[in-house]
Amino acid sequence: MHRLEVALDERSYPIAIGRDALAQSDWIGVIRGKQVAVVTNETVGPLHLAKLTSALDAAGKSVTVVTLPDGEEYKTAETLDLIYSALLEARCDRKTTLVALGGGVVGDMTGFAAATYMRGVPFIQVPTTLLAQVDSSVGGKTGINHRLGKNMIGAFYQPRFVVADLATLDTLPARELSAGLAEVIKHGAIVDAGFLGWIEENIDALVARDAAALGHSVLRSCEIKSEVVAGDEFESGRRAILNFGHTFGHAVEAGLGYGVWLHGEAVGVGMVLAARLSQRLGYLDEAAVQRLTSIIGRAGLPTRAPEMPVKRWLNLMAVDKKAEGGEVRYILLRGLGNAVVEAVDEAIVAEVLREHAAA
Ligand SMILES: NC(=O)c1ccc[n+]([C@@H]2O[C@H](COP(=O)([O-])OP(=O)(O)OC[C@H]3O[C@@H](n4cnc5c(N)ncnc54)[C@H](O)[C@@H]3O)[C@@H](O)[C@H]2O)c1
Ligand SMILES: O=C(O)C(=O)C[C@@H](O)[C@H](O)[C@H](O)COP(=O)(O)O
Ligand SMILES: [Zn+2]
Repeated sequence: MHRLEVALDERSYPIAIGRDALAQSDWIGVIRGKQVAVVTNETVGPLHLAKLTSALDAAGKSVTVVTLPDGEEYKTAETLDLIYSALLEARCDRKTTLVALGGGVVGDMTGFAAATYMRGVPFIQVPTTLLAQVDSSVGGKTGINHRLGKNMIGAFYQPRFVVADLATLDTLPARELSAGLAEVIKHGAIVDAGFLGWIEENIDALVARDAAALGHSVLRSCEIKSEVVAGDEFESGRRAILNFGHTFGHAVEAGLGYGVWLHGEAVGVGMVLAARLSQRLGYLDEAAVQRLTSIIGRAGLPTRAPEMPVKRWLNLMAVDKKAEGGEVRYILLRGLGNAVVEAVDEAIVAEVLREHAAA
């Protein structure tokens, strides 16, 4: 088992990564009170809840289970209210710890419920998708979607522990595994050309769920994400590079309707478009764009953007949280492994969209 630390002073916390991390790590030790509320969904609960609740029962905890409907389209205020209601009905007090058992949707919503229930209770992330293990469970971005934009309502709120039990990935559908690989590729593309090269060499093994390859992809991704988050917890600057591919990707998710394309799929084509934009600005050569596109395709992800009118693309992207004074800022690559954040003239973005994504 591997153990990392997200270094955030008094908000620091461990990440345990391993095939049996739920049984082998000391995550239950960080729970102070007796009451625990596990939030999961109707798909993950039947597969992985028993292992979690039996460990909590053995530790003498009193457990309430909250089961949510499954899907990105349920990452809403209405679903959040289901969590609050269940916590209130079970008389959960301020010492109650919430545990998120599931993918990024459950994790983001449970984190936001923890940030806001009685003005803040502790929470633990037990991510069960590759995407959640390599990305969403780490870093403290929590929240819900709004009809007009992704993750528009939320809070930065760090978990007390992240338990990435690699055995939970055994039940993950292939399409979801590919979606997780998008964020792994992102981590290489933004800061570590060597890791991107490793992904390229091992992409078939990753898709085939080779245990050693998957374990390394989770570990290296968590190292990269932890380092970036530790340097800029609230995204005042450098953390924005973790948003590579997301300005375009979030437009795909909101534009087509939440859940039509998976987050990872939208980020995959978003990275292709951001690479094309980087090329148009003279920052990336054709060979590098093709290399990145090929890795994304070999991961089982779409590489062609859905077609939408350019005006629609631009309107959807105008609400991006990185925009400042009405100017949308993009994450661009000045070479593979070197991301920068810059405002780009809308006419240039429109040109790239017309060529690669327009209806
Ligand atoms: N907070 C962050 O930093 C951050 C980072 C990246 C993504 N996100 C968010 O995360 C969400 C995407 O997360 P996701 O890709 O995990 O999607 P998800 O949470 O919808 O999970 C994907 C699907 O896999 C199922 N599932 C989960 N674990 C399983 C398992 N072990 N076996 C079988 N099925 C399983 C889920 O029920 C769901 O149907 C998006 O809302 C995205 O915005 C947040
Ligand atoms: O942790 C971050 O910072 C990220 O940007 C990680 C992204 O992969 C993730 O999708 C995040 O939820 C996007 O955040 P948002 O602020 O653009 O909504
Ligand atoms: Zn993401």
